[in-house]
Amino acid sequence: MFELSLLCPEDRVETVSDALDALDALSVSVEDADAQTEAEQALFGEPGMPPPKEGWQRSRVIALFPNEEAAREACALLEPQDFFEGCSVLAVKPVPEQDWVRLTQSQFAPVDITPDFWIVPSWHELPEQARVSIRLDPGLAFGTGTHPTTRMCLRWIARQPQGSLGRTLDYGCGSGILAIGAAKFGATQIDAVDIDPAAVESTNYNASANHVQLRSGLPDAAEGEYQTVLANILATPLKVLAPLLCGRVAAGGSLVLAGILERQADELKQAYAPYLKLEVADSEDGWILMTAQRPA
Ligand SMILES: C[S@@+](CC[C@H](N)C(=O)[O-])C[C@H]1O[C@@H](n2cnc3c(N)ncnc32)[C@H](O)[C@@H]1O
Repeated sequence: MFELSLLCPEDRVETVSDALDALDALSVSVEDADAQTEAEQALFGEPGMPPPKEGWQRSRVIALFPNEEAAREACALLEPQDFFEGCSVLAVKPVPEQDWVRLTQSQFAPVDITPDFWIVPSWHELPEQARVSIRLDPGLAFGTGTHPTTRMCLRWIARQPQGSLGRTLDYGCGSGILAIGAAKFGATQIDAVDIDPAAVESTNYNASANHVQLRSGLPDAAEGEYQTVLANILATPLKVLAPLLCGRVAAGGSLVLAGILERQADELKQAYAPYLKLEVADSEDGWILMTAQRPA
C-alpha cells in the first residue's frame, strides 16, 4: 500500500477528505499536524457537551491507496483544484508491511477488576489467578473493562453477597459487559438494553461468547421491577432518566449509577432525591459510582 499525506488548513480538511474518498482512497485519516509540539490543540469538551472547536488549525490528512500509481494519480488530480489552495503535499510513500492483526491485538491486554476477576481478550490465555472471567474483544460498542466507570460497576457487582443480585437490568449496556459480569456473579433473568442497535447486537454476540443467557433490546424491552439496576451512561441523561430508572428498582433492590464526575455528585443526588437517596460508593480517576437502595 502507498500513503499520500497532505497538510491542510482547518477549512479545507472536509473538502479534501471527501475528494480523496471520491478518488477511491482505501481510507482517509486526519491528525493534528502540530501533535506532540507546543502548538498541539486539545479537541474535547466536557462529557456530553460538544467540543469547543470542530478541527485543528493545521491537519495532516493521510490517504491510503493500493499502489503507488493510484496515490500519485490522486495527488496529480488534487493539486490543481481551487479547493487545494493553502494545502500542500507532504509525502507519497510506501506503507511498511506489518502484521496488523498482531499489532492491534498487542494493544489489548487482560484487565483485572479484582485480584481474581478479569476481562480477557479472546486471543489471550486466562491469567492463572482468574477465578471469574469475561472473554471480550474490542468492538463497536463501549465497554472493554478499561474505563473507570465500567470498572467501578464491575467491582460493585463482584463485591455483592452471593445470590443477592437477583433479577438484573443493565440500562445502556454497550458491549453488554455489566450484564455478563452480573451473570458471572449469580444474577438471574438479566435484561440488557441500549438506544443503539449496534450495542444490542454487540451484547448478544458477547453474551453468547461467554455462554450467558440474557434478554436484550432497545430500552422498551425493560419490563417490571429488578433487584439490581445498573446504568453507566453520563450525568445529563442519568438525571433525565431518574424517574424511569428508580421505577424499575424492586423493594429492597439496588440502583447503581456510573458515568458521573466527582463534581456532579450533588446534582445527581438532587435529581434522584424525590425517588431514592443516592450515595457515593466508589471513585476512580475523577469518576464516581453512586448507589441507592429501595427500602424493603
Ligand atoms: C458509557 S457506555 C456504557 C457501556 C457499558 N454498560 C459499560 O459499563 O461499559 C453508555 C451506553 O449507554 C447508551 N445510552 C446512552 N443514552 C441512553 C439512553 N437514554 N437510554 C439507553 N441507553 C443509552 C449508549 O448507547 C452506550 O452504549
